[in-house]
Amino acid sequence: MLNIQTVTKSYGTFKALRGVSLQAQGGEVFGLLGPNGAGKTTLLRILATLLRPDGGAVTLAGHDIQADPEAVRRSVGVVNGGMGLPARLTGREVLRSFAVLYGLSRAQADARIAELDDRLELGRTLDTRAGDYSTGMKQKVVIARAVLHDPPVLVLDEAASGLDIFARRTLLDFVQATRAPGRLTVYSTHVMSEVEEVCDRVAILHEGALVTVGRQADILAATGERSLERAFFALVRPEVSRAR
Ligand SMILES: Nc1ncnc2c1ncn2[C@@H]1O[C@H](COP(=O)(O)OP(=O)(O)OP(=O)(O)O)[C@@H](O)[C@H]1O
Repeated sequence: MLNIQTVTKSYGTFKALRGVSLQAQGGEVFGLLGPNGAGKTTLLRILATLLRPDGGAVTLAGHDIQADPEAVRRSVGVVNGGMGLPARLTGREVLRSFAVLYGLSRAQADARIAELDDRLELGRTLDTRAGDYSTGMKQKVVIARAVLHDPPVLVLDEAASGLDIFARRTLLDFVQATRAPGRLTVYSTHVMSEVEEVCDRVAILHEGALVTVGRQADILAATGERSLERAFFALVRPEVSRAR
């Protein structure tokens, strides 16, 4: 479903990605974990065709990001921190206008909006103007907009940041419920507890390179640690970890 091969990316002389390779399958919630500046957003922007890699190759849902970026865009929904909503439109209006872009009829759009209302508890968000939204309301509509066309791959980049416990719970439950054969969610964050809760396999990225990738239980067993946070330190700073 997602195949990333030795991807490199530099900003000027700074190497943000130093040859990252990983694979993720349908049916998985795949965690991308790393501290600020690890290169997570850079990697996600590359696989969503928002940024070109300097080297390497990526296929998503069977499509090559360089050869067929349009097909990749149809196959992926992206949620990141920087996505705004038009302040004057209600959530329903935002979703209906995006449905037109995705080629859905009004009936199809309204059926899909009703389904997402149920799954994301959009409630009064649908008929409130985006300018009056709380952070949680905004994020729910942004997520609904990202999955409106029912893409097989969903990319969430720090999607829970700024959310209160209720909105975060809705998001994590949505991610859990979205797990299905033929569907992949890539969940990127620096918050280890979110990954521990929702992800099957995890890749840990540090300074542009992959430190490890595997099932959480296997990473804990290999490092002899009891949490991903401790495993992370054991992997990237073994001398600090041993001293604790
Ligand atoms: N357009 C850019 N120009 C120069 N440097 C950049 C640019 N975008 C990102 N970087 C640098 O590349 C590195 C990786 O950034 P990236 O945003 O991919 O990391 P991240 O793991 O997503 O971290 P965060 O959680 O802070 O967003 C950082 O050191 C960042 O400063």
